[in-house]
Amino acid sequence: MAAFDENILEVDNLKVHFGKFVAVKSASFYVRRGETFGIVGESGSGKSTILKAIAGLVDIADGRISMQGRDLGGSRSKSFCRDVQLVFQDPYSSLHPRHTIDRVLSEPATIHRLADIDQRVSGLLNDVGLAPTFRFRYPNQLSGGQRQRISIARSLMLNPKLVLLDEPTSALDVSIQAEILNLLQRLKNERGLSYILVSHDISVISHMCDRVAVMNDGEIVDEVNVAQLRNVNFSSDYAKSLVSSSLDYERAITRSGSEAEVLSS
Ligand SMILES: Nc1ncnc2c1ncn2[C@@H]1O[C@H](COP(=O)(O)OP(=O)(O)OP(=O)(O)O)[C@@H](O)[C@H]1O
Repeated sequence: MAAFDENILEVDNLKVHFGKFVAVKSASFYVRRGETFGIVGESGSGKSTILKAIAGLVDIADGRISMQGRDLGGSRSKSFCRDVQLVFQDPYSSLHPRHTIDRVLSEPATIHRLADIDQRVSGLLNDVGLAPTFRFRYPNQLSGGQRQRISIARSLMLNPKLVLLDEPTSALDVSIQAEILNLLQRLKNERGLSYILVSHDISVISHMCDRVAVMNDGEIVDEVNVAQLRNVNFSSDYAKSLVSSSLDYERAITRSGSEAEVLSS
């Protein structure tokens, strides 16, 4: 596990409203440099809204977000856009269908006037395990897993410090999910990244995260480390029942899978 020496991000009493609807009632947490902080919860509990608030894609009604000790306020600076990147759930809709992979990857570098764009594009393709020839393909010529590799490569073009991962594997086949999670883990170690990983999948969270916040109905109701998560050691009854029912479900699936194998052998 990485050595954590300071907080890269702090979120203090965050509230987000959409008109009269309160999507995030109260969220406070910090992310240490080099760690993966998970946010888990049922659909609609406000997980993605927290990531969007950090990225400046939705206004906040109250609270404070600070990055490397600096209050972000209402707008996001150019350096924030370099330091913090977002990877979305659906690699089908997040890549422009009429842009080649070369253009998809070059664009952030062009906007931020980086030098050596050619080398950066080929280096990133290599880093995410894709051949140089992918550069001249279009997104519809790629599989879901390959598209998500491109989304990840694009998020790394500006050498960010913190990557916000919004359900990065839930649109993918189960067989591909582990490959993408392992890729994310390797890139994090190689580049000293910090992640916030949003997922409704307890096994993904437990595989990837150092600490985890559990959300229910717009609020963080519990926060634990990964050992406590695996031992279902929570202070709130809600988190306990969410995680234990999910683990029971996984065990039932595993059991029925192995029973099916026995029956078919
Ligand atoms: N732009 C918006 N306008 C109005 N309501 C919104 C908007 N974005 C999200 N919401 C609502 O806010 C609540 C939280 O949404 P959010 O996407 O953060 O949930 P989530 O926990 O990420 O769920 P999921 O896993 O299904 O994406 C939901 O009830 C959603 O319908």
